[in-house]
This record gives sequence, structure tokens and C-alpha cells, in this order.
Amino acid sequence: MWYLHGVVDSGCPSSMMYICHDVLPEDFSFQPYNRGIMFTSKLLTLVFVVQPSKILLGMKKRGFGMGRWNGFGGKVQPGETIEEAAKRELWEESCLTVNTLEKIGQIKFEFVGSTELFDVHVFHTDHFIGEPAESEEMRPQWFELEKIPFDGMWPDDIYWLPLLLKKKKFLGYFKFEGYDKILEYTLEEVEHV
Ligand SMILES: Nc1ncnc2c1[nH]c(=O)n2[C@H]1C[C@H](O)[C@@H](COP(=O)(O)OP(=O)(O)OP(=O)(O)O)O1
Ligand SMILES: [Mg+2]
Ligand SMILES: [Mg+2]
Repeated sequence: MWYLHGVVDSGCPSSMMYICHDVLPEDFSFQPYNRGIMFTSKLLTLVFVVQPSKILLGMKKRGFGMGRWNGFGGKVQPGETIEEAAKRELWEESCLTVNTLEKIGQIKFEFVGSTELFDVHVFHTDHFIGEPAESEEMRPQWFELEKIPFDGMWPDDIYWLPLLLKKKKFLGYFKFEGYDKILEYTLEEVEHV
């Protein structure tokens, strides 16, 4: 079996090269195994605002994932930390600010036919400042926790969102054919992410 292994810094903080090897390093915990393929990686953030009985989701109005409910997030810009990007995207897309975010998960997405992995860093917060408001990109709406609209979300969300709601940390990998079909995935709870 060949494992995706290693990162080559390409000079841009939001784009790194991944290389596959046939030896799994001891400190390596990601699972994609794409024989001999070189991947670039795009850093993305995803923030979920959760209250005791409800979760804030946004209807994506444009671009990637348009028409799906999701958390708030996007691309990490050069010079930003991942957490800074997560706060900025939350603000831009929902008009909410937060003092702290809890990093709760990291998910790598592979798309058949593409050598770009999406490296999504997932955050959770239950404290926020402001009132959610519609932005150019997202239309926010609260959902009761028993009525999360999984049918209108990315198909991977139903696997790991329950972990986030229990504040369990996780690492995931999902391989997609197109944007609707998951071909394979791994998901593990971890102590640290
Ligand atoms: N499969 C899956 N499940 C759940 N969430 C996601 C995916 N794939 C994804 O890309 N995402 C998340 C990760 C990000 O939060 C968004 C995608 O980023 P996007 O909103 O397109 O980036 P922005 O920088 O905000 O976009 P623009 O401002 O350029 O429009 O979806
Ligand atoms: Mg976005
Ligand atoms: Mg955005």
C-alpha cells in the first residue's frame, strides 16, 4: 500500500505539495493512498457556531458548494494564520465576531481527477458577538439540533458533525467522485488536532 506522505513548501502558505511514498512514517496519521501522485493542498477554514439547542448554518449563495447549508469559512490568505482566517471568514460571511475558536477537526478532501486536496480546518464556538446577518456569500439560519438539514448539506457532514456537536476532536479523509458521491473515507477521533 502507498500512502500520501510529506509536505513540500511551495512558497505559498495556502498551497503546499504532498508526495506519496510506500512507507508510512511513524508520526503520520493521514490516510489517503494515491500511488505516486503529487498533490497540492488548499487550506480552508470552517466554523460552526453552536448554542445549547441550536446550530447556525449558512446557505451558500455563490461559488463552491452553492445551494448547500454549511458552516462559515473559506480560503486562508497569505500572511494569515488559519485561526485568523477562520475568524475573518466568519465575520465576512455572517457578521459575527468571536474572541476564541476551538479547533475541533481537520478533514482532507480528494476529488477524483484533481491533484488538489482541500485541507479543511474545522472550528467550533459557543460564544459570539453580534447578530447573524446575511452576506453576499451566505444566508445564516439557526437550526434546532434535532433538525439539522443533512439532506441539504455536503454528504460528508453527517459523518463528522455529530462528533463536533459532542466536542470530540477528529481527523477525516473523504474521497469524492464529483461533489455528491463519497467513494471512500476515514474518520478517527483524536486527542489533539
Ligand atoms: N465536503 C465538504 N464538506 C463540508 N464543508 C466543505 C466541504 N468542502 C469544502 O470546501 N467545504 C467548506 C470549506 C470552506 O469553508 C468552504 C469552501 O470555501 P469557499 O466558501 O468557497 O471560500 P471563500 O474564500 O469563502 O470563497 P469566496 O469568498 O472566494 O467566494 O466550504
Ligand atoms: Mg466561504
Ligand atoms: Mg468567504
